[in-house]
Amino acid sequence: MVVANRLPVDLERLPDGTTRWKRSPGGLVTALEPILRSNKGAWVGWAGVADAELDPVVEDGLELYPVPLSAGEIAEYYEGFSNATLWPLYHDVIVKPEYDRQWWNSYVQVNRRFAEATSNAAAEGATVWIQDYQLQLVPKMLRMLRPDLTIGFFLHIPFPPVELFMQLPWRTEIVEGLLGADLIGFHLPGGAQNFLYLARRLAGQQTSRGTVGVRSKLGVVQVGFRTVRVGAFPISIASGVLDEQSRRKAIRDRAKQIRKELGNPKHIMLGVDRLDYTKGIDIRLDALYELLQEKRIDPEDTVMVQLATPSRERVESYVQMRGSIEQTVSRINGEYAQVGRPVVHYIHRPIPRDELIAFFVAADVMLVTPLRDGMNLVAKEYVACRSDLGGALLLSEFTGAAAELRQAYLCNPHDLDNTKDAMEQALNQTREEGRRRMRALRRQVLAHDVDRWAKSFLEALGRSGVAGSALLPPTDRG
Ligand SMILES: Nc1nc2c(ncn2[C@@H]2O[C@H](COP(=O)(O)OP(=O)(O)O)[C@@H](O)[C@H]2O)c(=O)[nH]1
Ligand SMILES: O=P(O)(O)OC[C@H]1O[C@H](O[C@H]2O[C@H](CO)[C@@H](O)[C@H](O)[C@H]2O)[C@H](O)[C@@H](O)[C@@H]1O
Repeated sequence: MVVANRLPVDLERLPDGTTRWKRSPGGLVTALEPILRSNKGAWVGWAGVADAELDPVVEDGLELYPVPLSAGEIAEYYEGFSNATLWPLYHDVIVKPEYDRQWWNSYVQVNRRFAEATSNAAAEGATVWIQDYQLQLVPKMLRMLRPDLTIGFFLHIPFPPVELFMQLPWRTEIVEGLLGADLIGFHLPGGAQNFLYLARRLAGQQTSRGTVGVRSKLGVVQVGFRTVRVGAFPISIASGVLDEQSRRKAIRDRAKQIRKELGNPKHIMLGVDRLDYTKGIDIRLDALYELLQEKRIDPEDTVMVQLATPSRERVESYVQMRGSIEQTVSRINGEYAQVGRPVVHYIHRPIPRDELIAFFVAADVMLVTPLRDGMNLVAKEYVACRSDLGGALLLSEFTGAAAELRQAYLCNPHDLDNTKDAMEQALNQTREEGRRRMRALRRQVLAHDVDRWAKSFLEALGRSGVAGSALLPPTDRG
């Protein structure tokens, strides 16, 4: 059973009063949905709209257990504590986190509701996999309600450096909440190590001190008679499926048509993101603008397409960022576009999956420039779609994906000159260089798919659960 803030589908209320389910945004859903569908699992989560008291429903073979949120809880728990406190704090305080006691109270209340809903739905001895920063108190709450369950937790965003985490007024409660799980997973070993340090310092627990590996060498925290394991499990995508989809004739034809609709330019650069300040959309636009000014990019033969899915639109920092990005797009087009031939094509709405795949196939350079990102599945999706070995990936060092995709054109998005140089290199790579890099990237992405991620986590959880607990070796006692 998966427990996540969002169900994999959002309930949409249509103007005629009827409702329908539509896919919800973000990489968490992209990764987990195919796994749960193939394993006939159940999913506990919010339906994406206020005050929807819904009965459990089976949607396309997947059992959904909706958890209701009121309009006030959406403002305080989701937009407030989750996305204006934890999200910026865990993403290196790119914007200043707000610490609000009422938001915290709402976070506790909603976490309790998720724990109760899960406790009611889970079978005796079930395995429950709790997801992400919105639900960090659920592991402890659920364990108190249902000691028979095996409980895993996975964090999809970065776990911050200790100095930043220590800002949080409720830091001890969060660490203790997570320690209710049998296994706590992070994308990278660094996040796991940060957490182990905090478990010692804030919760006063004995922990292992050795280095945590990738899918190996798990850390351990001794919580009374229970052993909690802590590890790094980099998430991925259904790369084989995407590889197959991107080879289809209809997708190839649509990719050609996209190139034609864009005026058959020499270079197409592509960005695909939720409109989020962590994604560095402003940075890639600034890099493009300066390269145009310096005549290192010719507006006659280069276009950029930015697909930006609307996200968290009522959170103030998102409102501001949207305004500033749209201003930069206008400035670039104002100075460099011709009538009927913009340099930047900007779309602020989600596009269908097949259309997105065709864009991946059509793009010469994929722009992934976050200031900080837990993983970034878009980078892996682009690679999975390039069986032709064409294209180049510009990838920020500050994404989880950069730890695995070493053959990308890596850049430091905090360093504009470095980002410009990497963008220019990616645009001007030779065919042989591009093929060499893409071959290596594809080897990584096709071998490490989302099934392998889920399997490695769930196998480790199976060893850690109610049956798998063991005391720490004496050498690891703090
Ligand atoms: N169908 C569709 N998927 C999108 C669109 N924009 C982004 N996505 C998907 O949303 C996911 C984003 O995941 P990720 O890069 O990890 O970033 P996240 O948004 O922070 O979770 C990827 O699977 C993208 O393909 C869109 O316009 N349409
Ligand atoms: O639910 P929303 O508030 O609309 O946000 C969408 C999701 O965004 C985040 O995704 C993260 O998970 C990806 C998969 O592990 C990862 O690649 C990416 O780096 C993360 O940003 C968020 O963590 C999810 O909870 C949201 O559902």
